[in-house]
Amino acid sequence: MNSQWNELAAIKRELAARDWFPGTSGNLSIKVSEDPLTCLVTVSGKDKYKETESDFVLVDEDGRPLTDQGKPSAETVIHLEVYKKTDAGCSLHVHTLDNNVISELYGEKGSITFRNVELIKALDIWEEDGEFTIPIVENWADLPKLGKAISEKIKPDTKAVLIRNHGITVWGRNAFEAKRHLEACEFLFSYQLKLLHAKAANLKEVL
Ligand SMILES: CSC[C@@H](O)[C@@H](O)C(=O)COP(=O)(O)O
Ligand SMILES: [Zn+2]
Repeated sequence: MNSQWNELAAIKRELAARDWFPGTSGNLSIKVSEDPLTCLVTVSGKDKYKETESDFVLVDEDGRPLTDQGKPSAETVIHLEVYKKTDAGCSLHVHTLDNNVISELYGEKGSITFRNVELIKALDIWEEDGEFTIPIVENWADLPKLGKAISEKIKPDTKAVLIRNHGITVWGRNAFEAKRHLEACEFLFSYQLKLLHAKAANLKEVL
């Protein structure tokens, strides 16, 4: 469990450096065993910019703590749904301004699709006309219901789900891949927002 702890701590440090944990938001997990399913998950309500010896707690497949660092993330159920539904080894959840605004702009549509942007390759989409879709679910306060809503949106090629006006949950087979997917998603959100602004301002006309 030591190596998974260190891997998750390193990711947490890097996401903190990007300022992706405002107001104690966000939670991270890494799978420790497959059968029975256990994972390390961030302790609930902590300031994720700080590093302590009780940052992560080991939980079982029902989210029950197996170690005594504290209360597991309120959103542990989402991480567990991801592990149960995919081959993920690491799952990351962050709230950023860009992912919140995108989730609201495209919330009614129920998804956002990116094509013709180089960075979708970071999500393993290499075809000439490839596209990358992120489903968007409502932000149900009932967390098991939210977990189920997310699980239902996960298809074999899904790598992330947006929660409306809340944040993103993104995963990968390992920590390196999960972080690459998260960085790519956030790049795409920022790109899309800038593009929409530029179009709204008719910026092409002033060239
Ligand atoms: C403080 S706002 C964020 C929370 O409501 C929640 O969405 C979140 O991401 C963090 O919850 P946590 O229980 O600390 O894992
Ligand atoms: Zn959250």
